[in-house]
Amino acid sequence: MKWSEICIHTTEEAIEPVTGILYQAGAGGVVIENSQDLQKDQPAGTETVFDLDPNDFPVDGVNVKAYLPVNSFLGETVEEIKQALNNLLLYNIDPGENLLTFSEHNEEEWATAWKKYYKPVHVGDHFTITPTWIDYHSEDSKRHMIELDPGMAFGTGTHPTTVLCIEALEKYMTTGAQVLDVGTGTGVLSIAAAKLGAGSVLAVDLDQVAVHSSKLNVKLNKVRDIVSVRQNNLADGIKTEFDLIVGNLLAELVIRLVEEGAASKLKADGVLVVSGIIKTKRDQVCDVLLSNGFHLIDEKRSGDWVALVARKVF
Ligand SMILES: C[S@@+](CC[C@H](N)C(=O)[O-])C[C@H]1O[C@@H](n2cnc3c(N)ncnc32)[C@H](O)[C@@H]1O
Repeated sequence: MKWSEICIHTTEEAIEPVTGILYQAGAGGVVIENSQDLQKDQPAGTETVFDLDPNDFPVDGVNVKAYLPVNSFLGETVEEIKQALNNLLLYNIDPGENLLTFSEHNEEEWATAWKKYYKPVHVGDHFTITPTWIDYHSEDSKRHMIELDPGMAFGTGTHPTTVLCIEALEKYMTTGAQVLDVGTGTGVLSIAAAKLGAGSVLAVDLDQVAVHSSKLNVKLNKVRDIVSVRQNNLADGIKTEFDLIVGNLLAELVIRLVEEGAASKLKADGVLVVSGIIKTKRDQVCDVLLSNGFHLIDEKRSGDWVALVARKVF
């Protein structure tokens, strides 16, 4: 397996949570380069500190370096790390500048290295997802083809959290439905909803890179008449009532979405599909759903990930 190096420049205070985030993202090892190590008195019986080369250390703060497996999830893993780093502020941890860089020597190669691990895949009962750079023709005419160029946005369609959402869309979305896709990434779920017969889909994402990527993919998959894309923070300011809302977000963001009134953005009997919930946070998300106008109708799992399907109580 190949590994790539990612470097996060942060503060002493944030070393532990940042290290935890990187291990949770699948890091095979973490290296900490702390500028203060260069100034510390040499501990008795050791010589290593003064042997350290100052050029290997940041001028200030801490570099946390990790090695991640190069696979088709690499772009998505980086997105997850970025989100988790941003969330540190919510816990009053000062992450410093939180600058994320890739190995200096192979940044270009790194950014696209995962591409060769990303192949056409069957997802759910109705889809084949294929990267744009592979000329793939499915033998199975019953499957819709989704062509994607994820770039650095999240959503190759093969990540377990995405697959759980696609399966839920297949089961719970009705023909002609009005759908809201919160945190659209590459637009994969919006495109899937359109191909399953949605009447209209609004795809939103906070990240401009994702908005750009999803617009391209929506066009590429010829669903521009059904899917519209825009930059938005969760469902803030959206007044329409939908038949179905799907959000493949982290648990913390799912909780915010629900507490900030997801139920009021659904029609009577409307369905909410939320994914990206790590299993240890499943109960917390369920409690928030139940106390904010939903009852649980289904639950799907893949590895450590959970997706919940809830219906609006009316
Ligand atoms: C886990 S990815 C899901 C991508 C895609 N929907 C999928 O299922 O593969 C989560 C997405 O949520 C977006 N996001 C994070 N915070 C957000 C917010 N506050 N409002 C809207 N989108 C957000 C991220 O930029 C990212 O594209």
